[in-house]
Amino acid sequence: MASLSLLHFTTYFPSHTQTTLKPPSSAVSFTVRCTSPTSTPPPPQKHRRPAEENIRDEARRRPQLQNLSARYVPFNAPPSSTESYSLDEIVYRSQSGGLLDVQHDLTALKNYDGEFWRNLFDSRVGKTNWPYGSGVWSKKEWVLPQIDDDDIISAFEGNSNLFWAERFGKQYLQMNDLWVKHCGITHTGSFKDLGMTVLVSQVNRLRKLNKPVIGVGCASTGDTSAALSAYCASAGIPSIVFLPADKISMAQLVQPIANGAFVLSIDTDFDGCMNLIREVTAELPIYLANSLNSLRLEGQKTAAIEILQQFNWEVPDWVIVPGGNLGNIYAFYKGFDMCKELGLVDRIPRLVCAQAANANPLYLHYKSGYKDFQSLKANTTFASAIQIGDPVSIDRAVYALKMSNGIVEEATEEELMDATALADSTGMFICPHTGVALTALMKLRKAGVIEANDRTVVVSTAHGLKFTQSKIDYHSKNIKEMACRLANPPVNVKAEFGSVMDVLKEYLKKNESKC
Ligand SMILES: Cc1ncc(COP(=O)(O)O)c(C=O)c1O
Ligand SMILES: N[C@@H](CCOP(=O)(O)O)C(=O)O
Repeated sequence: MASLSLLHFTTYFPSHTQTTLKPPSSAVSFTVRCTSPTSTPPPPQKHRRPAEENIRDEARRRPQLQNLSARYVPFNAPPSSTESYSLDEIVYRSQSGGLLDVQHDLTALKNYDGEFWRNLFDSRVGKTNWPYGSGVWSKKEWVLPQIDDDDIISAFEGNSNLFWAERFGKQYLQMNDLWVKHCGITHTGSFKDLGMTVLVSQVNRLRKLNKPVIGVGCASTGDTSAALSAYCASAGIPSIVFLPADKISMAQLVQPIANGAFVLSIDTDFDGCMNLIREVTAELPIYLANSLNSLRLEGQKTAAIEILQQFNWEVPDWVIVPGGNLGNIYAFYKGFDMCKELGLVDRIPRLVCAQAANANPLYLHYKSGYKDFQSLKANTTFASAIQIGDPVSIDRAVYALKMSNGIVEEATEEELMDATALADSTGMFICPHTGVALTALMKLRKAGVIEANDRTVVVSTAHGLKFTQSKIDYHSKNIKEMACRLANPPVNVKAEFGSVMDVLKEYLKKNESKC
């Protein structure tokens, strides 16, 4: 059983915080020095790191929790299965061709109780300590416990805003406790950063171990490729991205180009690109960065832990996640489930996966009672990042939904664009995928499944600025067979006082009647 010393802990907690921790049952309990809000402020800290050191050097001197480990196992394997792989092996599939999962040594993690983990994670938020300034690596012991801090490639991703959607909730849904987890307000503008920091860090380690990894590759609808190319560029590792030609936004396309990736624009859809990258990574020393690789989900699951943390470890009733390749819905489940298993919370929220009706294989599968999954050819959707007909993580998604008493909903093009415009009109600036999730919320609210007082979190997966063309099309009423009923086009007016006054008076009169 791991033991902890006071010396060990003062390195984790700044001297001005007060936390009584309950360490492993065999260890002696202790109190870390602290200051209550009413006492005199602490003297300024005098032990700044030496000028010649940087935050990585500083981290090298910091002791770590010992004896924690993780490995790959077949996903949802029976307890009798003995198949497992070191995370230092290059393996994406189990012997039977199924998915893998990263399994943590829960017995070792359980040497520390829920209060210990809550306090440890809380103590790291909002600081610049390497690597804990990252929302992902502040949970390092639950992500990649064995990686050297020195091998980590991080942009201090995560710690994203959990936004109280006050006006949207009250005005349109009669809800008081509606929240939007803005995972897109991050380094490359989508939640993919959370997984990519983990994957690229592990690749960095593999290369130091002389494993045959010359580059890292992915198929992408635009966000995975943006994250991959940025983290690889930061590490000095070549990245290769397969993009479906003319199916991603300009903002997304320019990201890997600017970050120096080798960009292949391929005349197929995402599913076609995914098949190609799988074949290529089986032949060449290119490491696969899509979420088929379960390493990614270890980073993505930290968004779930972060939500609990932001609610002071109170569990929301519902979490709604837009789904495409379906890794993220499982990542959320896994994060919540680990928190329950390790005693940080006593239950998990119900999960909702939201799909575009034009790319809805999971929705159809759910409606069929999860009988015989059928992949399909995804149609064009404004939610272009989830235009996926053959999701690699279908088994993970079904598992997550079954274990969380979950629901699948869908949104038509008009519904998702209207929901996006409605949210934007309340001060947000969301991507169309978040519009899909909001549509699911609106439908479930209308059906009385989600109730007025339910604490509900909608996961916003990308920054709205990546999808401005769809907003321009909508607000210029430039979409075939769509009423664009919330369009708010600019008014062209002559550069003269009288004309400006005329349009303003008309505008104010209209708004007066709304007051
Ligand atoms: C913006 C955005 N939202 C949602 C998703 C769906 O996530 P997942 O593929 O993990 O289901 C993706 C990628 O697929 C995405 O890029
Ligand atoms: N939306 C994704 C699609 C690929 O998903 P992944 O999580 O398997 O990498 C993208 O942005 O490429």
